Amino acid sequence: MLQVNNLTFQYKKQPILKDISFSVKTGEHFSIIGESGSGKSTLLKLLYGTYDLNEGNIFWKDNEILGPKHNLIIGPEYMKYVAQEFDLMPFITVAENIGAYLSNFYPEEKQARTNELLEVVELQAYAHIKVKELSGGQKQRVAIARAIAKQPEVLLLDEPFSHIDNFKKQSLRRSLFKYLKEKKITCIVATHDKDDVLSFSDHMMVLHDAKIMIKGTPQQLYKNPEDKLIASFFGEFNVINGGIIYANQLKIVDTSNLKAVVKKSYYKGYYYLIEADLDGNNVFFEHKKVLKKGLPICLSIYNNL
Ligand SMILES: Nc1ncnc2c1ncn2[C@@H]1O[C@H](COP(=O)(O)OP(=O)(O)OP(=O)(O)O)[C@@H](O)[C@H]1O
Repeated sequence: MLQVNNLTFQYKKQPILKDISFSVKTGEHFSIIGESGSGKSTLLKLLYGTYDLNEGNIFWKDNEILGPKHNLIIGPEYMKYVAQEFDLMPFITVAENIGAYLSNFYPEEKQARTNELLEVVELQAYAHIKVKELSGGQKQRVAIARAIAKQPEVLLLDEPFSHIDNFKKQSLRRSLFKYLKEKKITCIVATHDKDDVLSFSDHMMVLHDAKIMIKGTPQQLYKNPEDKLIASFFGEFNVINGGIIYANQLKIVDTSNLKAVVKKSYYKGYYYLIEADLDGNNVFFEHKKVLKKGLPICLSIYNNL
């Protein structure tokens, strides 16, 4: 288990993280979300031992993770960290980068392991291409494969698919997270993307104002978003009579007290997102068809979560 106790950290005068405590069980998938600048990357770096804490401590099992004051080499050997700026060797091939930390004593095993990793990140076709010739998204996939090559106990991922296009992202995400679960690799992901969290995370937490705003399972936080910040992570929402209502919870009905006027319809593929005026405020809801600007409608709230 990873255990973080009362962690406090500041780069300069302003505390970036205050009194942070949480734990992650072995083999669990844990997500850290929060606005840009809320300290997600800083927290991952602290878990990796990149900086010394101002207060608190971090343990993996019985080992305390200590910062550079106590270690010449940053990063415990059982842990790997894939930063937003992936640090690869540009002049050697994809396969050589992935195999860089694998032993040369067993060339056949090294080759088999490299092939397995190329498959996980779907880069078989690029095995013999030099990294400097790759796109940003391809480099990100090489960095992930290299991090899991020696099978760490803990993997820290910072925005792991941020450079990867939508075509590849869905299948890569499934492939990587399935692999990590199968191998029982504890995985901590900092992300802005709800798709990294909803189907894959066992637990998640939200950072805000240097503190943990809330922790829970994705289902708990989705079904009961206690704050607009949490709801906005999951999708389009409205505040009606003080309550947070997702756009897919509002439906048109024949008659109701929520009388609105359509302002605009946004095509979203299998539905339209309709913007309407409700008592001078904009509300958004999902609807199958495009609606004409100026159309008076009645809305009702459905608890379909
Ligand atoms: N090396 C550094 N020195 C000083 N301040 C820093 C340093 N790195 C980050 N910060 C500051 O710490 C705060 C948290 O940054 P961090 O990168 O951890 O946020 P984040 O939540 O990961 O953001 P994003 O989602 O944009 O990646 C920011 O205000 C940032 O300016």
